[in-house]
Amino acid sequence: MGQSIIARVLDTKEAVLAGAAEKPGHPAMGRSIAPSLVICANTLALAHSADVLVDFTTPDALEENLTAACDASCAIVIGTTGLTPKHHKLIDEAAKTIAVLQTANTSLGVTMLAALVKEAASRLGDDWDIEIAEMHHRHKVDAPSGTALMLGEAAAAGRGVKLANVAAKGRTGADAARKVGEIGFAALRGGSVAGDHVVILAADGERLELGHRAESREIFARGAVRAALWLAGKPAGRYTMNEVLGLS
Ligand SMILES: NC(=O)C1=CN([C@@H]2O[C@H](COP(=O)(O)OP(=O)(O)OC[C@H]3O[C@@H](n4cnc5c(N)ncnc54)[C@H](OP(=O)(O)O)[C@@H]3O)[C@@H](O)[C@H]2O)C=CC1
Ligand SMILES: O=C(O)C1=N[C@H](C(=O)O)C[C@H](O)C1
Repeated sequence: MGQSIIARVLDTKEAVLAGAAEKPGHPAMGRSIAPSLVICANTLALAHSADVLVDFTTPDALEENLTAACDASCAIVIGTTGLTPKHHKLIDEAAKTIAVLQTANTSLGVTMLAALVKEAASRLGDDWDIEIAEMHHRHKVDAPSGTALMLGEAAAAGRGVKLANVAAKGRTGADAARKVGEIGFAALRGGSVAGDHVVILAADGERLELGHRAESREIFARGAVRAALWLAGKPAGRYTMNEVLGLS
C-alpha cells in the first residue's frame, strides 16, 4: 500500500509528497521515491514536515506513528487493520489533540456498502441471519479483515447490539451450530485477491447478498489520498470516510 499511495500522491496535483518512512534498518532505507526524496526512518521529522501522515503499516507501528503525529501536531489517516480495543483507545486519546481519520477501508464502494448493511440489518427482523465472508491475497496477516469487522459493526449497529456480544469468528468442531442473533465471519485467503466482501442476510426461503469487490489496490490508495486532502487543516477530532465522501 505504501508504494500505491506514493504513486497516487505523485499523480495528484493538489498533493505534495513530503516523504516516506520505514522502520530503522529496513532494506528499503535510503531508496529514492521522488526527486530529492528518499525513504527515511524518522517518522517524527516526517510528521513535522507534513500536513498529514498516512499510516498503512502494522498495529505495532501504528502506535509509534500515532505518537509521532501527536508530538508534531500533524493530522493522521489510519488505514492499518488488525487493531484491538487498546489501539482504538489510543486513537480516541490522540483525536483530542489532532485530526484523526481511521478506517479499515478507504474505498467509496465499501463506505457505501456499510451504510446499506446498517439499513438492511435495521429493517429486516432478527429472523434474518447475518453472515460476512471475505477473501484476500495470500499475504494478508489479519483475519477477519478490518473491513469485514467494520461491516459487522454496521450490521450490529443496525440491530442495536454490540458486535463483541454476537460475533462468531471461525466456526469449527461439532458444537458449531449457529446461535440466534449471531453475526458470523468467514475468511478465505489465496492468490492476489485485492479484497472481496459479501454480507449475507439469510431468512427461511430467501437470501439477500450485499457485496463489494476491489479490482485493484489502487482504489484504496485513491481513497487514502482523498481522505488526507480532506483531513488537512481540520480541527482535532475523530473522523470517518463517511464525512470525506459526504455520506453522513
Ligand atoms: N484501509 C484500507 O483501505 C486498507 C488497509 N490495508 C491495511 O494496511 C496495512 C498494510 O497493508 P499492506 O501494505 O498490504 O501490508 P505490507 O505488509 O505489504 O506493508 C506494511 C508495511 O509497513 C512497514 N512497517 C512495519 N513496521 C513499520 C514501522 N515501524 N514504520 C514504518 N513502516 C513499518 C512494513 O515493513 P516490512 O517490509 O519490514 O514488513 C511494510 O513495508 C494492513 O493492515 C492492511 O490490512 C490494506 C489495504 C487497504
Ligand atoms: O490487507 C489488505 O489487502 C486489505 N486490508 C483491508 C482490510 O483488512 O479490510 C482493506 C482491504 O480489504 C485490503
